[in-house]
Amino acid sequence: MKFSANLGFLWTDRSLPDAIRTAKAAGFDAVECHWPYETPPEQVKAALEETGLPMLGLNTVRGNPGENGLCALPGRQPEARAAIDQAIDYATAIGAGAIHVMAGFADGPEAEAAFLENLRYARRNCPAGIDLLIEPLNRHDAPGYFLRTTDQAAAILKQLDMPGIKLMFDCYHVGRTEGDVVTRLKALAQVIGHIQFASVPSRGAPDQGELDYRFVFAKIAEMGWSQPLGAEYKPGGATDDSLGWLRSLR
Ligand SMILES: O=C(O)[C@H](O)C(=O)CO
Ligand SMILES: [Mg+2]
Repeated sequence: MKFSANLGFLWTDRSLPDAIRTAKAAGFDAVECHWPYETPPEQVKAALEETGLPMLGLNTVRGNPGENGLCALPGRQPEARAAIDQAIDYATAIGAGAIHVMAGFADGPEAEAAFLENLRYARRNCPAGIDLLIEPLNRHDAPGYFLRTTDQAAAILKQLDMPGIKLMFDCYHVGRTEGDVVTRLKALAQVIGHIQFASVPSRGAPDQGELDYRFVFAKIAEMGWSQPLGAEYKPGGATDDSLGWLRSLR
């Protein structure tokens, strides 16, 4: 298996370029991040070129304090589009593979209409080589978030029916509230753009908790999935001390 270090959670004590170099030294095959916007893109690009690691993805901004994305918020289209434009510019500048279009706290038909419209806008304006991702978040960590389940996400992707808009399947979120992680991975394989993981329920390293990631990773490999899996967990201390799972799988 190949693994991507999510630098939104791993090595957060370092600058983004240093975290990229550290991820390379630790044996990761790729990196991904959340909100890189305070780091000049040239510095990120230089670290990616130096290490040879691909940057798999980044997120649209969350919005005002307390918000968690703008793209499903009725009446906020100008800000949502600005967030999408910013993400496209940054992703293009560093050669990132995908943009996670964050929906935000909202509910109901107007929110769904706003999300669909903003996703169509994003797809129209995003270069073909950059995927757009939507990700359901579990209700314990993100109560009130618009996108809550993989079924809801799959229905939205079906309505859009646009290549290049895909599901971010985070095994942690699915494990927290939906269950049937492997069954859902298999059922949704055709629409998945990226897979992430963390222990359930604590969101720590994957060698703990109620979900057996040795089993899950083996099933993902059986699916023929060859892209790096995103280690998006909270190390609960020094990241270097949390990497026993990676060493044991190498
Ligand atoms: O929290 C997550 O799982 C995400 O992947 C994210 O991008 C930030 O919410
Ligand atoms: Mg995630």
